[in-house]
Amino acid sequence: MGKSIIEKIWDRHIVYKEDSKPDLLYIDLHYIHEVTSPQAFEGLRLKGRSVRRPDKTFATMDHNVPTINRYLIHDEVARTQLEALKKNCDEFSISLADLDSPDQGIVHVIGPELGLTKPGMTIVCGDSHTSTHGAFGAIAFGIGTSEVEHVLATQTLWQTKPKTLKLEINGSLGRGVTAKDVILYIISKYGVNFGTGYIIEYCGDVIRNMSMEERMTVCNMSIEGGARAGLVAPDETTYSYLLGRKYSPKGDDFEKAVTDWSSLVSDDDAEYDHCLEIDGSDISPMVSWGTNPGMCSPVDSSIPTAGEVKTEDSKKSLRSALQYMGLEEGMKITDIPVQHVFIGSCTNSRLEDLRQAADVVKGQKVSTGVRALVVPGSQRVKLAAEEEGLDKIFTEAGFEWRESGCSMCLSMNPDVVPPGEHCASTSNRNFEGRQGTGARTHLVSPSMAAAAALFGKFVDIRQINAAGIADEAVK
Ligand SMILES: CC(C)[C@H](C(=O)O)[C@@H](O)C(=O)O
Ligand code: SF4
Repeated sequence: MGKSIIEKIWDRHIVYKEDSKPDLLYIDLHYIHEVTSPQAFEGLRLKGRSVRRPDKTFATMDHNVPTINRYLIHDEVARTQLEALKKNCDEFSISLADLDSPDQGIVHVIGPELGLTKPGMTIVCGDSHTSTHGAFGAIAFGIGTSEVEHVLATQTLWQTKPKTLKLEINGSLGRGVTAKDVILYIISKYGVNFGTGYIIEYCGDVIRNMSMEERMTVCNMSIEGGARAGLVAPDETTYSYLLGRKYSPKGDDFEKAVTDWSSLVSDDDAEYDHCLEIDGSDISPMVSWGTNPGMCSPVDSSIPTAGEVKTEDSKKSLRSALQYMGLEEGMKITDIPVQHVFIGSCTNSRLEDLRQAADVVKGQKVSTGVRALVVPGSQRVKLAAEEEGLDKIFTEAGFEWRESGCSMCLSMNPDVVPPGEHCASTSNRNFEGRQGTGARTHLVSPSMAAAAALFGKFVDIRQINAAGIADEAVK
């Protein structure tokens, strides 16, 4: 029997194995940020230990960083965490992309962009969206703070081998349907727990035709479907993305690496513990209306009614979600008002995402009463966007153009949504209070968020594209 890429990478990294116990895995790359690392370093100090491989550890500042006046950090917890990260990186000789660095940005944006993330690796970070790096054909997953300490000290981790899930997306996507809609559709169809205990391998024509940015968007939200990791086997798209990046292998070494990476692709006769298949043409632009990422529907449909959902539990969670969101059963998605728009986060803040949003916004104006933010995922994305004039397109339309960071994705920095107000957000979580106390988050793609900014409500992006600007019917 052949092996899947998941098993191939896993088997290569086993340092120690015993029957019916977790495996001890070697970790190739450890990303750290200010929120989940301070206690881990404290633990090392208390035990008199050092960092085993500072050269395989890379740090950035992202969650707590203000996106304007970024050196003025009023919040004491935020300031302390950022200062601790700086001190820890200095003391343990770890590379840090701090606020002065051109490499700074959201950990899951900068790692790939710098060529640190590579196929075949095991990658961890004290952050659940580490699954993003799976887009490169790596096993990448989030870990807790005590595990961060273990990896810092030993460069290894005890892990139970997960089951494998093959998720094939065949056919092609309709106009206006993006990678974000693909993953929101998957989670709404199979639920927020379908991936529990599995590593997902995403495959099929739709995935093969995606850019690296799009694959990252899909893998990023694997965790929202319950899986700790999701990956895409590497191919020419992966290799050409990596060629010439700061930490990519150079010259002959790159060619050698490609030969090795290509050998990791799943064998034709690989067996999986579970397989799912969907058709790309069934997917529409999606909007979340509830308080978990599975609670979303096509933009041209309505919020479900209690009568339409099956179990008593799901009726209960529907009602409680709608109460929090201030919405009604059966309401049309396009009738949901929007007061805030956030284009950013590790799901959708790369150059391609900003281009998509700018395409919609160009020459238009943000609707009165809407506050709209664009927050590039990294300083490099910001610079590249500015070089092609995207910042002008956004600011002329009335968007605010910010410095990189996690920003409004979660309320750990000054960018928050006020209670009771609705935000069209390109981020990945719509939990209660996520963007601020009482804030009402709607997860969407960058182009759908941009369109919502122009109309002060959700509109079907397909109607906007068709006419160049909006169809009359949309208004
Ligand atoms: C703060 C951090 C630990 C957290 C995570 O693990 O994902 C954050 O990034 C998030 O998106 O909720
Ligand atoms: S952008 Fe959001 S999801 Fe991503 S790491 Fe930051 S807080 Fe977490």
